[in-house]
Amino acid sequence: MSNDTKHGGPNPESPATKTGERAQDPVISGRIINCVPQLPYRISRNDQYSALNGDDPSDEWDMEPISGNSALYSSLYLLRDSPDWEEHVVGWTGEIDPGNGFAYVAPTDPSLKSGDHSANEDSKYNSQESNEDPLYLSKEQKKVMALKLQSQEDSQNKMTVHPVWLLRRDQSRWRGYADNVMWPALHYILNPPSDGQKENTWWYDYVKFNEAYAAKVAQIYKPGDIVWVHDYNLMLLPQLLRMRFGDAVIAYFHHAPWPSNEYFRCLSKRKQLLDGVLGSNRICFQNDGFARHFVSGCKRLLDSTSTKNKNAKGEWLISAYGGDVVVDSLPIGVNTEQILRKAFTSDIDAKVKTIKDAYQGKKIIFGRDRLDSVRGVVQKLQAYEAFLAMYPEWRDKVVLIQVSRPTSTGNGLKLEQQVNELVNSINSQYGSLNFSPVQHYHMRIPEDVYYSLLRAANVCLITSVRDGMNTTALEYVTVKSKASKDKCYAHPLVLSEFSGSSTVLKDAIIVNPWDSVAVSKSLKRALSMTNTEKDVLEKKLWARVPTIQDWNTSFLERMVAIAEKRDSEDSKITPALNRPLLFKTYQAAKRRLFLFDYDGTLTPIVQDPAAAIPSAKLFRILSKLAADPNNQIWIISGRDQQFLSKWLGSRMPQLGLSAEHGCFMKDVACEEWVNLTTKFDMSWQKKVHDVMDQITIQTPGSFVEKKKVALTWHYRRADPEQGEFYASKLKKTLDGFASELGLEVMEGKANVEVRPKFVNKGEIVKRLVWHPLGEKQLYDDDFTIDESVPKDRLPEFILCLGDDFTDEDMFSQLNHIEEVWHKKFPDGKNDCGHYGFYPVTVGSASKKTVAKAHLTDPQQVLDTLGLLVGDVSLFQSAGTVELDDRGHVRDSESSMKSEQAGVAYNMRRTASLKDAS
Ligand SMILES: O=P(O)(O)OC[C@H]1O[C@H](O[C@H]2O[C@H](CO)[C@@H](O)[C@H](O)[C@H]2O)[C@H](O)[C@@H](O)[C@@H]1O
Ligand SMILES: [Mg+2]
Repeated sequence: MSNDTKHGGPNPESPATKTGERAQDPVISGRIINCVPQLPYRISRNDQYSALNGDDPSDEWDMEPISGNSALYSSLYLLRDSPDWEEHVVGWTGEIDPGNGFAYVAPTDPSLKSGDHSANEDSKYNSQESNEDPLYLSKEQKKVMALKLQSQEDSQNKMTVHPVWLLRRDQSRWRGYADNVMWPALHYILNPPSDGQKENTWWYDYVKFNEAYAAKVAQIYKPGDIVWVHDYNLMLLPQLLRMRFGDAVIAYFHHAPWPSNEYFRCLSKRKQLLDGVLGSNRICFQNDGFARHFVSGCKRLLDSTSTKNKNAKGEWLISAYGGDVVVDSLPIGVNTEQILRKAFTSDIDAKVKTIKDAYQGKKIIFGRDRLDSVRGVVQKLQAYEAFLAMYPEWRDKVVLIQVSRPTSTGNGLKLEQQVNELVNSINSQYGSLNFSPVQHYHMRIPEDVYYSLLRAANVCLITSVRDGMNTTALEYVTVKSKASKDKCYAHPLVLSEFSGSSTVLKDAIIVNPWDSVAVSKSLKRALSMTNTEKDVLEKKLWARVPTIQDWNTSFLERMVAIAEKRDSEDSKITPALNRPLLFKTYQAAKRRLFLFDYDGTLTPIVQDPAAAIPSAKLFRILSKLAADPNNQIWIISGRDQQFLSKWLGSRMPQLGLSAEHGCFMKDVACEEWVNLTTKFDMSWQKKVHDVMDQITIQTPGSFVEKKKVALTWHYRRADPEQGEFYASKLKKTLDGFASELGLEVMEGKANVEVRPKFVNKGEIVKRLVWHPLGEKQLYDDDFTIDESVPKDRLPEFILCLGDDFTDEDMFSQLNHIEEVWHKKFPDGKNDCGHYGFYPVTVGSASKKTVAKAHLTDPQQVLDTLGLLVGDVSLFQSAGTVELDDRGHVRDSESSMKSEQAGVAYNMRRTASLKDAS
């Protein structure tokens, strides 16, 4: 790992610096790390290969370019050839087809028949299930494959390819969550209800998939690199990287549509996904509408705030989790130069002629779509059927050539059947023995055939009901922009209003694919246009086709500007808590101190303060934590003693408690409460209460919570605007006399609180940290901090969690103590190079905090604590596991077993090859 600054956790080098503060690193290094969901090749083992015959090892693997995502891949190639950038591409290999050659090794050692790597299972390579078995590749084989991938992409080594290996059984598992859960939701499809078990398994794999990328990027990352993450398979990656590299410049581009929040919020992992992607500095969509949906989702699901950027049109700033994230849109383009070069060759001229000759006297309507439920192939056929019914004069004068590519998403078989039925119905109604008005090809077609069809077409018909950016539309307009002898110039495009490309190609003949009559009328219009009309239309459309060159340039220019602005403003980023590091420090430490706020940290905020009681899950986790004699747990809350005793102390006497923001303390395993404010004159209470009463009368729904010392005015149940208005009025009034009475007025979550200034949560933290862990607290009147406590009596691990303004006192106190320790105990750091301090804020957004890391909400708090006590799976959330090349947790039992099996497998294979020769 080149530069793991351990953001999201303690910073060993400079305790006083706020996490996110940059060292003297370059703002931009000139390197781009492009993370793509898959490298653009289908890799399969060549069955003819034989090492013993002296074949070149690289001949063992065939690599065939895959179709789809052409715009993304051409963006990568352009960057590769750019003199301004050094490009690194990180991508999964896709499912590697092991070929039959992996099957012929007979089991020689019966003891190897265990788990997912038995010799028996090896024999399955001959069977249809071959793709489901693990692929045991030796280090050498991986090296050869990596080199071949590299040379495939770039013989001059201008771009470096970093394959992500995930070779475990059933390699398609890595797409499970993205394909089966996310893809439908992003395309407005609701999955039927289920018990969630399958989804959970897919989710774990999704987390691991993202972790594998994070580990790969971490191996190559240098400060100043721009990390560019592509699409929804990798939504957790930005946050995983942010945990490791607080200062990294991370961009996420979402290639698919982003739905209305009404759909997105149906995902059970909606918060995790948003949290993951919000690790980016910039989140970019294909169009403004998608970006707007995203912003609205963040507001509703994460309570984030957003502002329109006045200087940049169509740009939002979302304040989420401590950093401002730019949200905007930039429609992807195509490589127009290359398309024109490839589509106008003598070979393609000949192919165009063949097609035109085959359909002489007929106009060609062309369509190419993936065969999934959102590309609208069914709608297209229905509209075409309506067209032939409505306009009999066109029946023998038109043909629809529809190419439907097979895909892994959507409901394949059923759709295929529906499409076939429609094709048959149209052809039997309107065709004859020697002519079928629909020519349907359910296949991938080679590039030259595709360009020939684009050129030969008289109309291109796109009826998708949802897509991000339809590059066929862009490619068609591009091809039609060039005049040639075969009259292929300027033929119209009929385009669905639901396609992302309709926001770019606004002058196309826009249709609603759900209205087949209207589509059929538009088809007629398109087919009947004069040359002049077509010319006018093409010119308008051609001017709007975004090029991939421009897309790359604009995207990166904006990223550089974002990076420079961040640098000049010295903006602070609060990264997500680095949970693997937390876990590691926790396990290594013997004296551990937990300092927990209560409301909004251990329990979610609710309308009624009395209803915010601890959950069974919280008790279970706290009990497990407390059962470890090395752990001491304190709840440091604004709540009063009565509440804390009733709900926590009486059930778990082993907890230390502090009430009313530091006014009271009750030591661990002790019943007696100590009042730290006895010497303070309490006559202020009446004055403050009177003022609060006045405001309560004016604010229906509000009320005063009177504790022993502190007073809290709550307005959560009032009208929000009215509540905020009177809260600020109240604060102003109270501030008028607070300091002369030695009081502090604090604005909390829908409340205004008052307490003596000399007590606060930070003072409690000071007492607890500067104290031999495990010894009783002293409560003498003139308490002073004893800084002579030897280091080996002080805590080695401190996790401090809080959600509110008042918790900042705890965080600053910890930051201060860490600074003192740096001077006092320079040799007292742990193996990770720090003192084990974790000041962590809980929640959102615009909040300015001195905490070093954040967790999103109480649920994530419990998941994190659950992780420490072994209650929560490592795979539940991102940021917890490191994987080996097969996708097993690194150094785990299954990883080691799998490695052994791999070695044994390769030995058997070599032996068998020798025997065979
Ligand atoms: O320091 P804490 O443990 O976080 O306590 C802060 C205050 O929390 C309570 O009020 C807040 O939580 C309520 C329940 O979710 C919510 O209804 C209210 O709007 C919040 O302000 C509590 O009532 C206060 O006494 C605490 O000071
Ligand atoms: Mg709180």
